[in-house]
Amino acid sequence: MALVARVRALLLPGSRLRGATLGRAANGGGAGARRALSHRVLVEADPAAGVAVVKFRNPPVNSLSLEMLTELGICLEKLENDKTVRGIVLTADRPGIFSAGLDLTEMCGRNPAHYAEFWKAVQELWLRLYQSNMALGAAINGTCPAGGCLLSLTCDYRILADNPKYTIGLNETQLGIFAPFWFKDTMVNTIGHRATERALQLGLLFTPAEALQVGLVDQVVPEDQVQSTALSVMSQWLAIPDHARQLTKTMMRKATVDQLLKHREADIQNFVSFISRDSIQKVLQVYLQKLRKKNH
Ligand SMILES: CCCCCCCC/C=C\C/C=C/C(=O)SCCNC(=O)CCNC(=O)[C@H](O)C(C)(C)COP(=O)(O)OP(=O)(O)OC[C@H]1O[C@@H](n2cnc3c(N)ncnc32)[C@H](O)[C@@H]1OP(=O)(O)O
Repeated sequence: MALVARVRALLLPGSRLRGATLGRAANGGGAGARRALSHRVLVEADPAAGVAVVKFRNPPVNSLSLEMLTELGICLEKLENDKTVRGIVLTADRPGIFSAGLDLTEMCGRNPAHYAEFWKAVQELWLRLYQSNMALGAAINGTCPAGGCLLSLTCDYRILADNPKYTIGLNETQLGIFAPFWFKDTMVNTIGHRATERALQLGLLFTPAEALQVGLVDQVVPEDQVQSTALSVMSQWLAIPDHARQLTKTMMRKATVDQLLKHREADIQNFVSFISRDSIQKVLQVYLQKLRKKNH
């Protein structure tokens, strides 16, 4: 069975976001708040506020593995079909690491069919998030490199915790790879062409103060206020009539989305042939070994 079908089958019986399987939130939720779990994603929905908080819990670093991408996609699909939810806040279940980005083990030592399946899942999650009709906020409560940064850039606004360890950026070139065109476009749409060119070529990871200055995040707040600020900003976005906000969002993002839709298959093939190169495999293996050595 394909991975998406397997995860769907796993999630459907026990983790519906509506109905009896959702209990009241243990804490922090308003009256009627509901909680749903999948393996790697926790959803806390507050129907009265029209908001769901989607929490990543894929230890140790919330990397975007194929399973994580798939579960997150399915959770988002369910929320999009839930009429009580108009806005979603993305955050990490435990502070420290928002997401370490794409899971490097999915891009190392595998076969071309696996690389293609993985990249398709990355594309699908980006398309789902970037075109979402929901208002999306990122409550960035941890470090946020590469694919983690991309996730946050798909949102309508970003709130970052004021901790100098929590850097954010598309640092791919530092690994010896590079951000594909639609990562680049997503960043250009947020901080502009020149700032993106500098950030991407140098593979910059911005501190909170730098990220705020360049416009990569909208607000930097004390660590214990990240989620509450994201929720309070969400209420501003939800004060706008949905149809007007959604039409505007579509208008702003359509050209970028269309570029990927038009070149989707070629983008997969390009990724597979790039990542399969011996030289790139070597570079990724060295990077992974360096990360692992730290701990042994
Ligand atoms: C023609 C062209 C076509 C297109 C071509 C496109 C090519 C480009 C393709 C893809 C773009 C890539 C996007 C990405 O997202 S790549 C990932 C980038 N991420 C990073 O650089 C972050 C790496 N991680 C870290 O810096 C740190 O782990 C940390 C700061 C996030 C957390 O630090 P710490 O708490 O100290 O944890 P550890 O470093 O000790 O890590 C724990 C454990 O986790 C493993 N790990 C970390 N990050 C990843 C990861 N991204 N994927 C997989 N595994 C990861 C790490 O190795 C440790 O493992 P252990 O020792 O075995 O426990």
